[in-house]
Amino acid sequence: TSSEPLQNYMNNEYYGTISIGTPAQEFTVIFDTGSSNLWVPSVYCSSRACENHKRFNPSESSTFVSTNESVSIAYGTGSMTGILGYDTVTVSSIQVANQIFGLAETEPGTIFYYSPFDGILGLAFPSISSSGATPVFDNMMSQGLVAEDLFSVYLSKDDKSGSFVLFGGIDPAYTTNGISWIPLSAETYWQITMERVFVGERSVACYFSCQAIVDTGTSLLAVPTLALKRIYKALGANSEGEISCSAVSSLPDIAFKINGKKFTVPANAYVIESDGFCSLGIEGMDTPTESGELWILGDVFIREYYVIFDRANNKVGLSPLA
Ligand SMILES: CCOC(=O)N[C@@H](CC(C)C)C(=O)N[C@@H](CC(C)C)C(=O)N[C@@H](CC1CCCCC1)[C@@H](O)[C@@H](O)CC(C)C
Repeated sequence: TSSEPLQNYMNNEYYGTISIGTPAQEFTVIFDTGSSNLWVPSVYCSSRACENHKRFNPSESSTFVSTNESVSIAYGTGSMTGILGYDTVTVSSIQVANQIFGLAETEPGTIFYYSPFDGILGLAFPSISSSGATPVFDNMMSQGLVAEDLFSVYLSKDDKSGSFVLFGGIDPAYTTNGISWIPLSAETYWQITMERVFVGERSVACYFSCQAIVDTGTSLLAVPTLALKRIYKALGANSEGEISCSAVSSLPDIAFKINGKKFTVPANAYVIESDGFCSLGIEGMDTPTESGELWILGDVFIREYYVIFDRANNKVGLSPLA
C-alpha cells in the first residue's frame, strides 16, 4: 500500500502530486471519485488556464506513445478537450505502466485558470470514462500494484495538513470507530442508495429513497434544487443559503439515512464562515440519471468520515472520525 499525501486548499479542494513520463514530469491533480479520466495540461494547449499551469511535453518523454484519439470531458464546473496518449504514471510510490491519459488542448473558462492544481485524476469506474480510457486505479489493480483492490481517503478539516489517498489498503488508525459498509447501487460513480434525508429529527427529502454519490472532487453538498429549498427553510437560511452566525451553534445535524443507518453532518461541518458571514455549504444541482436525481456527498460530508472505496466488493466503507 502507498499513501498519496493531499494538500488541503481552503477546505475547498484537495490535490496531490503525480509524475508522468521519462524523465518524470510532475503535476498536481485533484483525486476525483466523481470522474474516471486522468488528464493534465499539454504543450498543445493555448488556453489561459494552460499558460499558468504545468504542461506535459510528450517530445521530452522517451516512454510516451501517442494516439490519434481525442477526448473531451465536461464536469459540473469546468471542461477540457484534448488528445489521448500513453505513458508511465507514478502516483505516490506506485509506477503504473502504459497509462492512457488526456493531453489537454483546451481548458475553456476560468475555473482551471484560477485553480492551484494542474489536472484531474479520476477514481470512479471505467463505465463513465470519456473515450473509454482505462482509469489509473484499474491499471493499478490489473498490474498487481496494490495489495487490495481498494483505496481509502482522509480529508483534513480547518485547512490542516494530513489528508491522503491510501492506495491498496485501510489505515486502522482511522477506523477505531468501526466501519459501516454500503453496497453500491451502480458501478459508474461511487453511487449508493439513500433512504431519507433529515434536518434534525424532521425528514425533509428523499422520501422514497434516492441516489447519492461520494465525490471527493466536489467541495460542498450538491443536492436537488427542490430539496435545497426545504433544507434552507428547515435551517432558517435565506434563499441564498445565508444564515446568521449566532444561530449556528443551535442548528441541528443533517442526517443521511443510508443502508439503515443515519450518517450525520453537524452544523460546524455544513456551515461555512468567512469574514464574519455564515452560509450553508450546500448547493443546488439537478443531476438526473436513469436511477433518479443524484445527491452529491462532497468534501463537506467526506471530512466527517474516513472513506473506503472498495472495488473488490463494490462497496463504500464509512468510518466516523469524530
Ligand atoms: C464553493 C463551490 O466550490 C466548487 O464549485 N468547487 C468545485 C471543485 C473545485 C476544485 C473547483 C466543485 O465542487 N465542482 C463540482 C461541481 C458540481 C458538483 C456541480 C464538480 O464539477 N466536480 C467534478 C470534479 C471537479 C471538476 C472541477 C475541477 C476539480 C474537480 C466532478 O466530481 C463532478 O463532475 C461529478 C459530477 C457527478 C457532478
